[in-house]
Amino acid sequence: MHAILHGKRLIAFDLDGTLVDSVPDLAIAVQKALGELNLPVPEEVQVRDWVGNGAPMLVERALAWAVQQPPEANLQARAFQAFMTHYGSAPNALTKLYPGVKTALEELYCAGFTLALITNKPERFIAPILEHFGLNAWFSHCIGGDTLVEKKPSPLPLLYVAEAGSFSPDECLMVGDSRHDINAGKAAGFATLALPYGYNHGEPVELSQPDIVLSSLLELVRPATAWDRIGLA
Ligand SMILES: O=C(O)COP(=O)(O)O
Ligand SMILES: [Mg+2]
Repeated sequence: MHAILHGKRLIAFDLDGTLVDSVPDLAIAVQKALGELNLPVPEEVQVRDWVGNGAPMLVERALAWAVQQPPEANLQARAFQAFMTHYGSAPNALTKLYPGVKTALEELYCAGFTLALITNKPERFIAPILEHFGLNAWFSHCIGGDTLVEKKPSPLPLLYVAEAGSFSPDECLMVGDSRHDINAGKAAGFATLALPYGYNHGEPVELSQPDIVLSSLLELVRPATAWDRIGLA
């Protein structure tokens, strides 16, 4: 186990860009929603930079790009409804687990850590994705962007799961791919671990100064030995 886990008992994981590469399916739902409204349709690479603050903001950013101004409430409501329908009908068509995720979650769970999922994604999509990948049994709490009154970067969802498990913040670690995860973790008093392969609005997540950056979740349970580091393993 990695040294950052010393003294920790609760590990809270982000979902999109941390456990699953979900942008291909998010992009298709955005493209279908805007296409139905006869608006320009963005590329997947653009959608990638709009993910992170939940589905309403994803749709708002897509509309602002498509109509070149802040969208009217009526257009936002129609596009949001269409996005939710399309994404809900195929949340796992192209979505993939990142390498090492399953092994890491299983080993952490078996080692006695309490695992929580804290995503800004709407709550209704969490179970279909976790069940599809066989991850649902490992999480004691799953919090979506619309579960509580505030979402990340607010510390509220993190403090909620800590309190629910009777953990103090210094016993907790937040693991995520974006500045919203790291900022929420710091505000909650959690240690913070960033993964650099996800979605962070096109910026390196290192800019948020997480306590540690690992290239894969596998490094959390199988830290490189000294021999690996000097290339002799
Ligand atoms: O839905 C989003 O915008 C991001 O979701 P995440 O918090 O799991 O990265
Ligand atoms: Mg994320």
